[in-house]
Amino acid sequence: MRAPRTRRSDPLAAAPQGRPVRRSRLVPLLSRSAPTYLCLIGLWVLLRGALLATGLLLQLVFDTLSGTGRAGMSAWSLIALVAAAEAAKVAVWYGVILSRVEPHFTYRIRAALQVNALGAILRRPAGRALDRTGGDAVSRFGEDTDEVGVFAIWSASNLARLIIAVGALIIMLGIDAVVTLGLVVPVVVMVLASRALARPLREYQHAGRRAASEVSSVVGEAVGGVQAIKVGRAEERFVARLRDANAVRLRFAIREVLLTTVQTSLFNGTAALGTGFVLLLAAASMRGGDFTVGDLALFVFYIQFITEAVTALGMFFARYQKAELSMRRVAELADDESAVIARTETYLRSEPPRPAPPGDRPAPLRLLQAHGLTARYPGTSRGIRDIDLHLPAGTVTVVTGRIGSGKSTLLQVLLGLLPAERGTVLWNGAPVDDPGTFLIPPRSSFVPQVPRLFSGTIRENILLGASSSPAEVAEAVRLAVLEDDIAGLDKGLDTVIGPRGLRLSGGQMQRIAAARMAVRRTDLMVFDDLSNALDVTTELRLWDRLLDDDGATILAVSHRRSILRRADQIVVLVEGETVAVGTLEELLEDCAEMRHLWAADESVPGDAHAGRVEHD
Ligand SMILES: Nc1ncnc2c1ncn2[C@@H]1O[C@H](COP(=O)(O)OP(=O)(O)OP(=O)(O)O)[C@@H](O)[C@H]1O
Repeated sequence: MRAPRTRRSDPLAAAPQGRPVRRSRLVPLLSRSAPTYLCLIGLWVLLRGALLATGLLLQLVFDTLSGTGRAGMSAWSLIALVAAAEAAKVAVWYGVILSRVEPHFTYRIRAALQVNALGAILRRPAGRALDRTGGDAVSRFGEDTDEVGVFAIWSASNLARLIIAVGALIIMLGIDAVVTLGLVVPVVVMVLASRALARPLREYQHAGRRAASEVSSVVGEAVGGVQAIKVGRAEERFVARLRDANAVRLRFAIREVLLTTVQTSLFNGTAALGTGFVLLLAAASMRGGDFTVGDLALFVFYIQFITEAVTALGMFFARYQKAELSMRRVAELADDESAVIARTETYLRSEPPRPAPPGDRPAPLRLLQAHGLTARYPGTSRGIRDIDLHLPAGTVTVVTGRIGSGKSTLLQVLLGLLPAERGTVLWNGAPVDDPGTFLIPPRSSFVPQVPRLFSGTIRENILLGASSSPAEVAEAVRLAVLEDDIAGLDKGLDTVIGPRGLRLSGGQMQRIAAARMAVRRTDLMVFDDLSNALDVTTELRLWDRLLDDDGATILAVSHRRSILRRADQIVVLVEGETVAVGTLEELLEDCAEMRHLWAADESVPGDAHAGRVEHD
């Protein structure tokens, strides 16, 4: 199959920072959950609609009490009805909306965004999985998805507020149009004023979010590099960076809070002014006898709907923009924003289904080939060009070259961990469409230069979910030359490593990664420069054991004589291109670069024509 092309540039990521968000991402997200969203709005409309009815009942109560009653019921019966309506409201509010529908809806939106964003990251070539700092990504996964989830329920509740306010206005207009207008005019003024404040508020929110990400990044770097900071005596520099980043965040946070407060005060003040107008105008109408005590009670009761709706309307723009901004930041985690808002099953109330058991073991490797592999790091001319590989099953191929000659890049492009610009990978003669998902266990495994271990026991780190037997784990430990280290630990394979456990040496980490590879019994084993962390003797023992293991096909980056001697073929790279391929004897005869590299590695004495080196 063809190696993947360079990934599509992300139109979102390319958008200049600080620009207002134009295309809505929230609307498609919410429309995917339309039934639940509409159901939530409907519940709120019902709930607040009951309050409208309560207002009408109050009107009847007061008209009955003041002797202008039209209800045909006693005041006490009406009061009992009001109390029943209130009780029903509280039951629906707490029993249905707050305890069930809202939490489920908000967490489902958050979980779907997180699952989709994580899936999009994991689908990228591994070497480019996350093109931002861990702290920044965590902030997007946490705060930004939270913002979107909260907006979904807040907006449903407040859209219902607006609908009910319209209903209240219609009822009030039917009673007295002039008094009602006393409320409406300040509302219009407020909406216009809120529009004027929206733009600067949006800019402060945007800048505030960026500043918060920067703070998270600095904290993340500091926490991840405590040792490097201490060794380099860089504490003050980091504290200064944190102080600067926090100062920027504080500046924008204060501006945002200030502007939001001004906006809220404006709404509240305007609403209070509207209340005053109602009272003044109602007094005049009451003198004329057109406006009853019950009408006044209804107006005073309904004022809350108008003021709440006015406040909600004003906040709506700000919160909508904030949530859109958060959606954009979550979408930036993926190459394709539609992947982030795709419908995804979330399992908030039940366990997810277990993954399907792996199918039959694929046909064993006979031949792995690569033709014309080419890749460049973005914005540079560095990388690899037109590299061919030919790896028959059961052979050892060593890629060697000077520092920076492209050895690691070649392995990563071959395995699909970095995207290729050009080139083809063939497994048993058949093209591989996506090496990143094909060259994995049980076909291929990889020990990178800097292995990644996780907090947990050594056994968990070796297995990483594989279901190998204890005997298979023990064999993997032996192949990886780890048995003496394990024997020296009280809890053996069950020793916890990581931040809360044992600190391992670089060599131990590398050998645990090698055991992780060995336990998977893959056809192809790929190693990126074990010499980085292993001493000569240990590396020699590891190669001996792996090569004694029948049938392994090995591709290794190395400059060590121990493995160069054992190689069936050596590929020599210079500046990202192959300059020679052959056995050690052939290359020492014909290739000046190989002679230079051989002379440079004097860690293992001996000559090129020696057979197996004796050791142990
Ligand atoms: N992420 C990156 N961005 C830009 N350039 C890079 C990146 N990674 C590597 N390079 C450059 O690409 C070239 C090949 O790097 P690569 O790591 O493949 O070399 P190498 O032969 O494996 O080196 P080493 O022996 O140090 O492991 C080098 O010039 C390196 O500086």
